[in-house]
Amino acid sequence: MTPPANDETNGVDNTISALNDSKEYKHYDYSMVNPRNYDDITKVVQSIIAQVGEDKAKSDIVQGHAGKLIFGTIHGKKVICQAGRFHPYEHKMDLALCAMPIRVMDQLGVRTLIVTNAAGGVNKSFHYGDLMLIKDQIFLPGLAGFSPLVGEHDKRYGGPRFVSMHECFDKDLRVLTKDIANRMSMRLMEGVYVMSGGPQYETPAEVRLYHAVGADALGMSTCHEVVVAKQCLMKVNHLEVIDAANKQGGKGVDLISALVKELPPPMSKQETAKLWGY
Ligand SMILES: O=P(O)(O)O[C@@H]1C[C@H](O)[C@@H](CO)O1
Ligand SMILES: Nc1nc2[nH]cnc2c(=O)[nH]1
Repeated sequence: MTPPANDETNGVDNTISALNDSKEYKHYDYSMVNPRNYDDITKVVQSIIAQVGEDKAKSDIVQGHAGKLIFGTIHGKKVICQAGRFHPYEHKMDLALCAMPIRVMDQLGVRTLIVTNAAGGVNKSFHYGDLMLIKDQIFLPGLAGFSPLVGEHDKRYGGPRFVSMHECFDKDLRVLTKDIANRMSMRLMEGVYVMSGGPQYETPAEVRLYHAVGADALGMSTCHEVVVAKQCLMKVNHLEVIDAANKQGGKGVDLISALVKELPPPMSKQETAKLWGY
């Protein structure tokens, strides 16, 4: 995938019209953003229907991030996997552009999104390589005006202008994930993720600041994707690996695979809109 040179609206339109030529790309219910461990993704996806985008070898912007959309099935469920993501620090802090793949997934029918990332630990009880389920987020660039929703509200994509970020990580999916991790005897932490703009890492004083405001892990991605998913009325579940993506990737994908197997049927937009009081 290469981010389009034009704005995010044209990017969505162009991508959808390119994909619409083929029935293979239609009607997906679930989606997974899994930036690293491309090989792990391809192990989890049991049948690959199609792939679009650049080869892993051609993606040199952030190490380990491929640039592909993979269309396939996991335990019989049709899933789009985004292997690699656009980080705001790579794209002049254009957060709408970086979240554009979520709008593409929305247009292809996706109703449940599983997001993963790698992050640094802030919570002192976390160990290198732990998995954390995100229960809430602190979107620092968003608080400073770098939101993917600034600018014109494009009604073609539906969803509210003012998006509620309460319960942005679906409670039922979190309960299910914890239950599955428990059954698999996996250590799974839960906490709050804070996103900075990066790409510099934090000073010790900044880590203390994040700790003081209740963060458990920190990174440079994801929050803008979650905001757009919420506007698209998707249910979101989010797992991250504390600073050891390669070491623990296998464990994470085992959990994701088991989760996808047990995911409840997706809710329609109308149902989530009603549930969330829109
Ligand atoms: O896409 P993610 O958030 O997993 O990428 C990680 C976090 C930073 O963006 C970058 C530096 O560690 O990699
Ligand atoms: N901001 C930030 N992002 C990360 N991604 C992986 N580790 C880190 C970290 O320590 N800080």
